[in-house]
Amino acid sequence: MPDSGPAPGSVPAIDLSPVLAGVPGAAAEAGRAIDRACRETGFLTIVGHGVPLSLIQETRRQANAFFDLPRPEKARIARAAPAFNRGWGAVGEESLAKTLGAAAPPDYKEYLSIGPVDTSDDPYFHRPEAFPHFAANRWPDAPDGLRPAFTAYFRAMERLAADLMELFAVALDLPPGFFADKIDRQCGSLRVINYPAQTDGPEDGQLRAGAHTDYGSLTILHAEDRPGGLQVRQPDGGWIDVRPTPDSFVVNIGDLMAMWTNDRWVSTLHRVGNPPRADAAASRRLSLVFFHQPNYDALIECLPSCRAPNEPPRHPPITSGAHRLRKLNRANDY
Ligand SMILES: O=C(O)CCC(=O)C(=O)O
Ligand SMILES: [Fe+2]
Repeated sequence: MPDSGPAPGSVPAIDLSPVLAGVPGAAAEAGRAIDRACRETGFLTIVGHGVPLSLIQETRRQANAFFDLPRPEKARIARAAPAFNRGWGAVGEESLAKTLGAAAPPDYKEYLSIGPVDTSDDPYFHRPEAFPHFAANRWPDAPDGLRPAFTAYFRAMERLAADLMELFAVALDLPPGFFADKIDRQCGSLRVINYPAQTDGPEDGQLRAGAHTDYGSLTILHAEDRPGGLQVRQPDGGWIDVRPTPDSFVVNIGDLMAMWTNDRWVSTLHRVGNPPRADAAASRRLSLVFFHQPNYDALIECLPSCRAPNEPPRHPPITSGAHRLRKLNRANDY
């Protein structure tokens, strides 16, 4: 685990293996590194996270096989309504830049989204406020192996996110387990995104994904190092390229974590740029993006350890579910 800060313009890497192995002092050290990264850019990469590479590879293989299907096959599980974040979304349906009020053409990407895989008959998952956070998943008929792979990957992400939230509690001087009852019915989603090769050039101003911040508590991304990749905004206004390795995840915090910490931590703008024209034909890129979202009824209000006694909170309290609906609706233009 690096002790010094990241080089300017880079994203720090944190090895979680000593924490997961219970090495004394490892959680405190990781907490310090996380606090530093979250104050500076809100982005870090993690290795030693305990998610088997074979599960990641299988999930990616199944996803690629789905996106290779003819369009009418994919359209059988098309997303039913804009804010209904389940199923397939075609290229050109969503504009992430609009979540921040920017006028922008739609993103050059297609995706398949699922939500929680372990719901039950408990009324919590079925009452009106639960919608669309616990809307039923829409699974494709093919490929056969997609559902088991996505289900296992979703569970692995929920576990890893809970480990990270526990480290967030350490980083923020909160009691152990502080976040546990706020995320025990987390309603995040797994969005698997295919950025097709850009054989037809993008429109003016069109990106693979427009500049945006993420909505929830944290995002865990397994990306590919391809032309036209993830870029993170720097305080000086420039953009740095994040070059992921196959064994690492990129982790970034979303708006709710910034609001919860009274802006001690930053939810930073990022985007997915277009490949250079010369590389466009071979630039297909697949991302597995897990958006962790606290329980829909968790109230996000300034954490006690993030505010001096007389300092007013900078954000009015809001539930996790209400904040997310607002962002989803903007991304889809209503
Ligand atoms: O594909 C990526 O690298 C990032 C995608 C992203 O930021 C998002 O979908 O929120
Ligand atoms: Fe994002």
